[in-house]
Amino acid sequence: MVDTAEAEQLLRQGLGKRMVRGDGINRSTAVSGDSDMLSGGIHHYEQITQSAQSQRLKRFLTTTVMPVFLLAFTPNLVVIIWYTVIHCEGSYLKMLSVFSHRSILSGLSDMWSLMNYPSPVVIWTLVIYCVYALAMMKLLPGENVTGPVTPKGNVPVYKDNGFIYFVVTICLFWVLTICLHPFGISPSILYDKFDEVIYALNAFSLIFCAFLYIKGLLTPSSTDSGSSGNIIFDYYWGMELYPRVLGFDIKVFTNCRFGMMVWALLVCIHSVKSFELYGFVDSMFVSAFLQIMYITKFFWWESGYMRTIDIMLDRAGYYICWGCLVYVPSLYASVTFYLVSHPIHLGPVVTTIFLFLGALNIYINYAADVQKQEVRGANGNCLIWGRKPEIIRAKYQLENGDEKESILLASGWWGLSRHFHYIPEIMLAFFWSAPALFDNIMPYSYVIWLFILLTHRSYRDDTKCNKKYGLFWHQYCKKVPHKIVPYLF
Ligand SMILES: NC(=O)C1=CN([C@@H]2O[C@H](COP(=O)(O)OP(=O)(O)OC[C@H]3O[C@@H](n4cnc5c(N)ncnc54)[C@H](OP(=O)(O)O)[C@@H]3O)[C@@H](O)[C@H]2O)C=CC1
Ligand SMILES: CC(C)CCC[C@@H](C)[C@H]1CC[C@H]2C3=CC=C4C[C@@H](O)CC[C@]4(C)[C@H]3CC[C@]12C
Repeated sequence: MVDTAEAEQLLRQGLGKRMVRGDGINRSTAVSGDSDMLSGGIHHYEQITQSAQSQRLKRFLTTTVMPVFLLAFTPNLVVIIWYTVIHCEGSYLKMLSVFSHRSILSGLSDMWSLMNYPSPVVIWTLVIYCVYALAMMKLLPGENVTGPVTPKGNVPVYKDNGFIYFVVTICLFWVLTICLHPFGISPSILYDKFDEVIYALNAFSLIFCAFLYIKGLLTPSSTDSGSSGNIIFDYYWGMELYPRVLGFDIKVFTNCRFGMMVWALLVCIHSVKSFELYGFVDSMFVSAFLQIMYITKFFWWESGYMRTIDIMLDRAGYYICWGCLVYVPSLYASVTFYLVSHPIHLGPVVTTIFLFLGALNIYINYAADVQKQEVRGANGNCLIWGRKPEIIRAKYQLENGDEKESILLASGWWGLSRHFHYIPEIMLAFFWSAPALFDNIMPYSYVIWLFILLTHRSYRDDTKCNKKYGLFWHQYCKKVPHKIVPYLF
């Protein structure tokens, strides 16, 4: 076990106090600012004013400019993805030619004009799926599990029935597909009408996020809620951490039962479409198999997901809800969407290599997620890679002042770097995209997105843990100095 004496000594000296209270970065800037002022000097005063100004600017950028940009851009982004695959043979270069000699707005409006309004079959399919998913959340058996204590001291409770839901839904999908085949009914209609699906999901999600905003304002489900005072930011980021409507946990529905499950179903739908067009295609098989394996892993580990920053930190607003309802089905399933119109034959050797390397990376990513959970579950009394784990017993305070303790693992996967598991996460996505070979960048959109998201997330998580654990986090960072890539970053 890593000795915590150093951290406790610093805590006694008073240095740690502000860290544990959770305002490490801002407060320490202010404190050093105070002493600089005492030493006099207009120069220092100007520096402080400048720093306050730059803080205000940064705040304005992150709470207004960025949300406005994402709110305006991302609903178009999913249309761009669809348009590139369906109308530009999967080539971003061809797609970009739409914007030559005209404004961005008129280029985008051309793309939107090619989208059909949702037909009754698409609307009914989505409605029936949502009703089914909500009913299954209640009906399927599962133990009640608790999420982490929230900053306000609440302990959310979930019904852990994600895995059984996933298995039942996938089986139902294939049974229905086979049974309806003789009647000429195929789920591949949703591939043909994906423009309508995106349209419907975009429209529904934008209204749903407005509903969540009003609900958070008027009847929040718990004390973990509140307004930032900026309506744009509140809509984008959300008002509540754990909103519930009629007893349904909104984030479980949007992130898991919709986003992740619809991703899996779309991969199956793309496989059916590809089979209808060309029979068995090995590139589609590799990509679909690895994605389904990854999503199976996700549902197996769903209760662990309830302890990640999506759930602990991100409120239920546009970012998470629109993201899971629209962005995940559009971007995350985009590789198999692309492969439907690009049947590539890899041959048995490449197929085997991709399958093996993809599965290996899924395993490593899963092993790292589980390792952290196991050490905490066993209170440090377990073996990590055959040895006693190196742990830091990190104390932290809730907003109400209650003191808690948690374990930071500093060996095993978590001793290589602070987010080593992001490397296999990116690699596994690469191996399910690589079957599309290298003619176009489009099938690598998800890998590129993941690279950006996870790099940003490693900073976000560091900030979050620094605020939460203060010196204990510093101690961990000293022992494990790199964010993602050992010895490099
Ligand atoms: N495909 C995708 O779009 C994405 C996939 N992912 C995947 O989701 C999974 C979860 O990732 P993510 O949400 O980023 O969360 P992490 O698995 O990185 O967990 C972060 C949290 O774990 C705790 N923690 C951090 N370091 C340690 C440690 N050394 N020992 C014990 N606990 C620690 C902290 O929470 P606490 O407050 O509990 O201490 C921290 O906030 C990963 O497999 C990741 O690859 C993630 C993002 C996007
Ligand atoms: C507004 C948009 C541009 C951004 C939306 C982002 C979200 C859709 C995604 C942000 C984090 C993502 C996820 C985190 C962790 C996950 C666990 C992993 O095992 C499966 C995927 C996922 C649930 C993933 C899903 C999309 C995000 C919520």
